[in-house]
Amino acid sequence: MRLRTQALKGAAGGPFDFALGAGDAMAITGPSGAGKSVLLRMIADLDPHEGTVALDGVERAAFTAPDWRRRVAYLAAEPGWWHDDTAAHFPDRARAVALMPDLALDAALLAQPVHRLSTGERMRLALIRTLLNDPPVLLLDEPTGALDPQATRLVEAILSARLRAGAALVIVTHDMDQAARLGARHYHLQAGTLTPQ
Ligand SMILES: Nc1ncnc2c1ncn2[C@@H]1O[C@H](COP(=O)(O)OP(=O)(O)OP(=O)(O)O)[C@@H](O)[C@H]1O
Repeated sequence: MRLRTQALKGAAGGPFDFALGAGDAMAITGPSGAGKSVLLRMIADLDPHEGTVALDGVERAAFTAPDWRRRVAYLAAEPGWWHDDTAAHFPDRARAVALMPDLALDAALLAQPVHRLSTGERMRLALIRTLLNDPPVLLLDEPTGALDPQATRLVEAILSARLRAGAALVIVTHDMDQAARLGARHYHLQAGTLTPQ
């Protein structure tokens, strides 16, 4: 599995040219408003852009949009919920429940309405939603931003396991040490340019 961007340009700046293989992780830091979220959304084809993104040499245009986003899965910093019924977001309830203990979540949370969940609970449940399709590429926007250090370590353990299983990861973070803990290449995005750190 190989994700490759070529001359990718848009509101986040660019051109961005990088490649990630199975097990590779890239961590992106940068000031607020630098375009980190937009860059992930360009890769997921959720924001307008020029240039190409390809998976195993097959360009995005050869996939349907839902197929691309199943493979190249984007988790927003503030994920959307389309029902107040939490469980309704998890058609495969058994698999969701199986992942919950690894994130210190009680299965009973699925019976709570979304508006009663804490920000950190919502974030971890949204991460589970993203992981359920086993996407080969994970684009995660500050997935631990709302979490305490213990929950952060649990998320990092899950992401490390996914990397060992062959996924590729692009993670936006404000935690400089997170890149090292994930064994990720660290890049800083500023003024439309990604600079290796
Ligand atoms: N589709 C778009 N076209 C043009 N500009 C956009 C678009 N989407 C977002 N922006 C602008 O691009 C800038 C970068 O936004 P972005 O959300 O990517 O920042 P960020 O680096 O993720 O910041 P933060 O760390 O605060 O989340 C913002 O000024 C935003 O208003």
